[in-house]
Amino acid sequence: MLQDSHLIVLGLSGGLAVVVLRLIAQKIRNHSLPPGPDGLPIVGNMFDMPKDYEWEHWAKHRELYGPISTVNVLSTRVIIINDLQTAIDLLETRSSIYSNRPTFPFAGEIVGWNRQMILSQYDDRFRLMRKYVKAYIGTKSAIAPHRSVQEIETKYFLARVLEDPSSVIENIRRSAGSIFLKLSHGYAIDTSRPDKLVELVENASKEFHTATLPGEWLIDSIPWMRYLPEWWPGQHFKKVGRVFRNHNFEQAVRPVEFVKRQVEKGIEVPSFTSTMLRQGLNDYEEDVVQWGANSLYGGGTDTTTAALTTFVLMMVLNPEVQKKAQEELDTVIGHGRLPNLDDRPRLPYMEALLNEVHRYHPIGPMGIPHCVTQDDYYNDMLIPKDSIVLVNLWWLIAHDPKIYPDPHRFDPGRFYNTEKPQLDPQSFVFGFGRRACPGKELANANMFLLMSMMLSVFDISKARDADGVEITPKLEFGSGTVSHPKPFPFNVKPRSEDAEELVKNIFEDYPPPPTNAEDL
Ligand code: HEM
Repeated sequence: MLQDSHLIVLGLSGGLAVVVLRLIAQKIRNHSLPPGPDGLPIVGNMFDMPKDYEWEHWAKHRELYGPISTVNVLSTRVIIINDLQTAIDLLETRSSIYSNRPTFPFAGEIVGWNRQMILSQYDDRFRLMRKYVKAYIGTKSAIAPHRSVQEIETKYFLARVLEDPSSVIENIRRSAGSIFLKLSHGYAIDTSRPDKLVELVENASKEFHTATLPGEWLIDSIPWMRYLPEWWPGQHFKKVGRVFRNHNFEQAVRPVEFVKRQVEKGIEVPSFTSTMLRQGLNDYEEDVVQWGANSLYGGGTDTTTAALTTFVLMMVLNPEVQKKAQEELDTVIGHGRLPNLDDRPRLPYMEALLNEVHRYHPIGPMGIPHCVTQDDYYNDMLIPKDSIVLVNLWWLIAHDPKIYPDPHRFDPGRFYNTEKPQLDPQSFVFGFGRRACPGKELANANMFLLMSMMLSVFDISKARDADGVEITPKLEFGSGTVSHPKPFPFNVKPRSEDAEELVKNIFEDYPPPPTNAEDL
């Protein structure tokens, strides 16, 4: 009979052997992973993960490890791509296995954002949602019927800016929100006071950002924590999660209930939701439509606002570019009317300007993480199943000097009137493969309209301090999934009396419909 002490020694040795064998196996496996920094035992590179300006942090990986690198956080592998061709080879060419999203235990499962398209797993429900949404906004012909909404809302934007030139950025957001809620639910926002639905969706979207902050929620690193009782230390996330979840569901459910009532009465303004409901849907399809509709506002408003705010900042800092764009508008459109979407093919410099705004500061600098669904090999390196894949759009594609010479110079000439235009930024700023942005055409049309209408009638310039000295804004952008310019001073004024004349009667000529806020 072995004594207890022998048993303990044997047990410990056995346990140790298993741990050592596992570490050796992991080491062998690690050898074929893309290169990366050494990590600590168990937690890996957890403490090296950036909290902000991720793109600058990950850009250093290109110098240290090359176009593709790896870090480990606990048992999760994160693959960082710092090169366009690698991104295309994996996320485009092999998109059948690179189109999942990470699960985000807190934001996705607890708060319920995995029901919305952006965090959905790559499954049948997601594919159906994407099919519905793509059919409504995914192509040039699909968005053609939406142009009257886009044009009229952009005209209202001009009229509001004329009334209060200090409200440009606020009104960019309002105009984007109005367009997307019209298209998603046929809902007219209240412009005389804070609108209930806008408040609901804006609040939910702020909570989305909090819920997806890297390293903020312990449960994202230790998912089994959710099974511990609520009185256990570190369970605060459950209480916050319940509040966020209620807000998330309320912003998705209430506008659909509104549309249902409108459809029953036969008084709805046609929208994505009403068009789908009128087809007669089962409960499953209705749920898909509800969250698909929510993706339009959620996916479109903040992104478009960030890109158009970047445009305004670039106009302040690059008056010669603004002048050239205005010369084109004056030559092609003249002074007697505002530009519209039919004018787009005849305004190539404006088109180049749109592209340069996208390139100069891709507003989703790290895109949205993808996830690979099976082990894959690339240039003899293993990309293990379930790895999170991040593409550094900002630093090493948009600012790769090999692709864009002198990348920190804002210059639409890269894409204008040249035999050798530089790489079209549209090919990467909207993401890759089967998860690429479904709102690309709509976003471009919105941006083109606002940029060309605004430059037709307004000059955007530097603000002046109390002594009359011009203030040059700093070129500073915020961090996060969607990156906005930090607040900056500037001036907007009508270019001429003719220009003012074109804008001042917009509300009388096109009276806005009554708001639906009371019917929500
Ligand atoms: C300047 C404007 C915009 C930019 C730069 C942009 C960029 C992006 C990027 C980089 C992604 C992630 C793609 C990937 O995972 O590979 C994305 C996803 C998405 N975008 Fe946009 N976007 C813009 C506007 C819009 C608009 C106007 C809408 C809708 C009206 C929209 C709806 C979505 C949705 C629903 C997703 C998730 C797609 C999925 O997970 O399959 N976006 N966008």
